[in-house]
Amino acid sequence: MAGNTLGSLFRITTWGESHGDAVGVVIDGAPAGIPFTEGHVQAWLDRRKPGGAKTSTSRKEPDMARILSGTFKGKTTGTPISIMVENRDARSSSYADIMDRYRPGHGDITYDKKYGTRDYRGGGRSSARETVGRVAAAALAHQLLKAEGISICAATVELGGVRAEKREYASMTENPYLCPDAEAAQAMDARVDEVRRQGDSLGGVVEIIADGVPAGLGEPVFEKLDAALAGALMGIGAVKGVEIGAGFDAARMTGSENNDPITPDGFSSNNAGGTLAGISSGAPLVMRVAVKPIPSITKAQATINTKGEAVTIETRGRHDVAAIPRVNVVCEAMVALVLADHLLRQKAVTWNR
Ligand SMILES: Cc1cc2nc3c(=O)[nH]c(=O)nc-3n(C[C@H](O)[C@H](O)[C@H](O)COP(=O)(O)O)c2cc1C
Ligand SMILES: C=C(O[C@@H]1CC(C(=O)O)=C[C@@H](OP(=O)(O)O)[C@H]1O)C(=O)O
Repeated sequence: MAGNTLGSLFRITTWGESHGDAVGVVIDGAPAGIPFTEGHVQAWLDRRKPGGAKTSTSRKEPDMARILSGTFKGKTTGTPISIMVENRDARSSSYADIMDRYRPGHGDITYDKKYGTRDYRGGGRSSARETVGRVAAAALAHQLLKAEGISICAATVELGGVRAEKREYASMTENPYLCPDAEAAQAMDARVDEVRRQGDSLGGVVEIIADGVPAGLGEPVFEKLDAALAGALMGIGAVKGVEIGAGFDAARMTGSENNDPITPDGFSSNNAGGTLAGISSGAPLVMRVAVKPIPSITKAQATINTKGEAVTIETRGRHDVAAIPRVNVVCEAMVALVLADHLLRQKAVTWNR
């Protein structure tokens, strides 16, 4: 698969740069007859768009989705679906400082090394603006999954070193950080204020749970479900680690502690996080991602310019203080895209059952 494409049967290609005319996605391989309108897309894009949360960039993008092809009378037709979202508030002039110097922690230096050229107006395609296309495509993946009784939810379980001890999911949407622990959310808020004043940024941990996933999704060897999920989640900018189930804690357990007992009523624990041998077990899929602090900060940092000379940089432009909570819906999108693809693959395996 080429670098801008994800999936095998449910396949998406995202396109566009942060400061180009528009960003978007082409979805190929979606079955016909799935209810899918701009309203479906908009509901997901509104959760991702900048400008809402306190941690968010002040770039004001309306993020209005236009479906250009592949639907008729509110349903998919089985033909390629193209979705476009215009960039309306790029303000490229404030990015002159990164034209010839590299931001530590961002992709400026590696894009230059790989391509020998770079769209320095914002992060170009390395900007999380590109995730508009992923979230728009995932709106359709979620439609497919919903029809099969699968739902996905991403919660903030750590931000700036403040950990959520509780998992009160009903309270999650009552705070700006999508944290299932109201007390922890307050401490997160204070931490965000403090770090923003310092011209710095924060990272955290997002936990994603997919409920209702049937047993049997995933391939036996190379595209194991856990590998596909980890790859898709790691493919989000700023994600530096992925855990499935007990994850790194499993390394510290004995076999008898880690094995999930199998009973006539199902598994009595879920250290495996819903996959065994790369195939879903029917237990909820549980994943956690480590999200690094936003690289573009106004605090002065040492770097080099395009001539290789040592310089300092105080990054201007409009940036998030933390990718959380906007990254949460992107995590849900990546999981939805992988599951929709594997669901279609599994229908091929079970066609005469
Ligand atoms: C939702 C989201 C928002 C982000 N916002 C910014 C931002 O405003 N400024 C920035 O420099 N990086 C931001 N990032 C992180 C960069 O996109 C990312 O660090 C960069 O592409 C380099 O990739 P890497 O961190 O995976 O190595 C954001 C990431 C996500 C997922
Ligand atoms: C605009 C969005 O977020 C952007 C994500 C981002 C980055 O480097 O990831 C950098 C900033 O934008 P720019 O590309 O203009 O530097 C953020 O504002 C968005 O998500 O829609």
